[in-house]
Amino acid sequence: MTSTAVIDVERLNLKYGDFHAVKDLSFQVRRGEFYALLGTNGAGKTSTLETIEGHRAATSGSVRVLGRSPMDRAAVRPKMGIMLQESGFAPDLTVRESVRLIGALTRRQDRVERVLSVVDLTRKAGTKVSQLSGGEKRRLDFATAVWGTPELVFLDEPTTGLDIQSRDALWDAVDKLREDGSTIVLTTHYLEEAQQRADRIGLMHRGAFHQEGTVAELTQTLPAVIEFGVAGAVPALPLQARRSAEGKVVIETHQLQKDLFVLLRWAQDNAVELRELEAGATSLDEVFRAIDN
Ligand SMILES: Nc1ncnc2c1ncn2[C@@H]1O[C@H](COP(=O)(O)OP(=O)(O)OP(=O)(O)O)[C@@H](O)[C@H]1O
Repeated sequence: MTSTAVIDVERLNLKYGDFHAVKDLSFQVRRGEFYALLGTNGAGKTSTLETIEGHRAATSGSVRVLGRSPMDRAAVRPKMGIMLQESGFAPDLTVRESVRLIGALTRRQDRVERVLSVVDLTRKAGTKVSQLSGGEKRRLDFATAVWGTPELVFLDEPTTGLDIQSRDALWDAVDKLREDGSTIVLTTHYLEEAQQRADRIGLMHRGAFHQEGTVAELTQTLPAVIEFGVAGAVPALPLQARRSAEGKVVIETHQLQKDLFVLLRWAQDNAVELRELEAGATSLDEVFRAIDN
């Protein structure tokens, strides 16, 4: 393991009876990195993360977290903040009591009022968990990742059910965790969130990596896209194009800058207005769509 690896997975295999859910998976997450573990349904993300978090034993292979076995819970667990999809706080506890409980369980030091403020639940501090809205419950789940600024933070679908203000606030808080040195592991089906923030992405399919790398490395395997709308008839385009389902003109290219220049000159020469012009690397959505099921 390199000295900066916070998570080191070597040839991990997980089997459920005869079913081979994770196959010889190897990857590392470096200190301070934002790593997104993404994948198709049933790819093995949850199984892999549960092993790293110490909830599940590997069938074979080695997993090291912060230099130790994840089964060494007394040493490793206090350094990890895990925001599950459903934390299952007791419905009869108040928000303040729940946050205090997080503190007692993690044994990290922090202040209840600070964490309530970060997850924007100060005004709900005296409210029972059973009376929180879905988004408020999700923000309370997020408190488990914030309390005591853990060295390693796992975020499992963190923004599900959050409105745009709460999502922005959550990502601001994650940025703050990173500034304070936390390593972040995200899993989500909202690919745009990973595309905007992840340093590296592990893209799983059927128990193994389909691809692993930076967003640029993943997206550069597919052509870049130029897209625009036009009103009425247009002169013949100097580039190969197709129409999208919404009637927009779509040009796929491996030489974005050159073809964009050709297009803009053509539009200028022919007095064509390019409406809602967009040009750039393809999205992670397309990388996913290209996976052969
Ligand atoms: N306890 C279990 N017993 C048998 N098979 C299981 C068990 N848990 C998971 N699996 C299977 O292992 C595979 C991987 O499941 P896992 O939950 O790790 O996938 P995932 O990538 O998290 O999927 P999703 O995106 O759909 O949540 C799936 O085919 C699933 O049906």
